[in-house]
Amino acid sequence: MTLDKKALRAQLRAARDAFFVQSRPRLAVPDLLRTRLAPGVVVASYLPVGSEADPAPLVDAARDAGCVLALAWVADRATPMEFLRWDADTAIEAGPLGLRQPPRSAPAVVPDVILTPLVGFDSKLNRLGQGAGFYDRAFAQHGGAWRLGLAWSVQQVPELPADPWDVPLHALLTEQALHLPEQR
Ligand SMILES: Nc1nc2c(c(=O)[nH]1)N(C=O)[C@@H](CNc1ccc(C(=O)N[C@@H](CCC(=O)O)C(=O)O)cc1)CN2
Ligand SMILES: Nc1ncnc2c1ncn2[C@@H]1O[C@H](COP(=O)(O)OP(=O)(O)OP(=O)(O)O)[C@@H](O)[C@H]1O
Repeated sequence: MTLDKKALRAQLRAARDAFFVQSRPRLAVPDLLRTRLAPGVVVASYLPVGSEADPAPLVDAARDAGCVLALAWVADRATPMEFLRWDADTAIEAGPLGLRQPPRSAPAVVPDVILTPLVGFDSKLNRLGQGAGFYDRAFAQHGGAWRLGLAWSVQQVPELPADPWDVPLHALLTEQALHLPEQR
């Protein structure tokens, strides 16, 4: 199972890199997200690394709607991730694992919407992440949040091996479509 996931990650990262370089894809803001954006709604995002889907258009829409913005913040592999407030004057710094994040002093917030990075997804909106379990744990902690995955279309696979702790996404956005979970 672990080996399967590891090999799949390598394959999907390579496909994502190639697609990103060739196509320069971009996400558009879906109506289903727009209906959730309102003053005071807390939208948690991430700063993309390499060829990851860039949430910037969605973040801009959230800011324009008066939402409170937050960014994922990681101390190390063992410590649960937090979402820290991200204002116009928040100085972004280099963090562990090649991440860019707010300073630790930024206040922690409880997200209403979690814009979620990922390595792979399937039609049931199971998600394959980077393997550290940060988002799985955050989803368990913030069960009330709306989980929107962001990816490029080449990151879709027929079926992901689901572990007991995996929490599926509510919706997934690519440069092509907004996916909702397929019933079964
Ligand atoms: N942009 C972004 N931010 C994010 C995530 C993400 O997937 N993307 N995360 C999602 O969970 C959390 C960070 N999780 C991570 C988990 C593992 C590794 C990791 O294993 N990195 C490799 C090095 C990768 C490289 O150099 O390109 C390593 O340390 O071996 C990185 C981030 C929070 N912030
Ligand atoms: N709710 C949870 N509480 C504690 N540990 C968890 C929880 N969910 C997942 N984990 C741990 O996280 C580890 C990584 O899980 P997995 O390989 O599914 O990560 P991932 O979804 O690919 O990564 P990420 O969420 O960081 O992007 C597992 O060893 C698992 O035990």
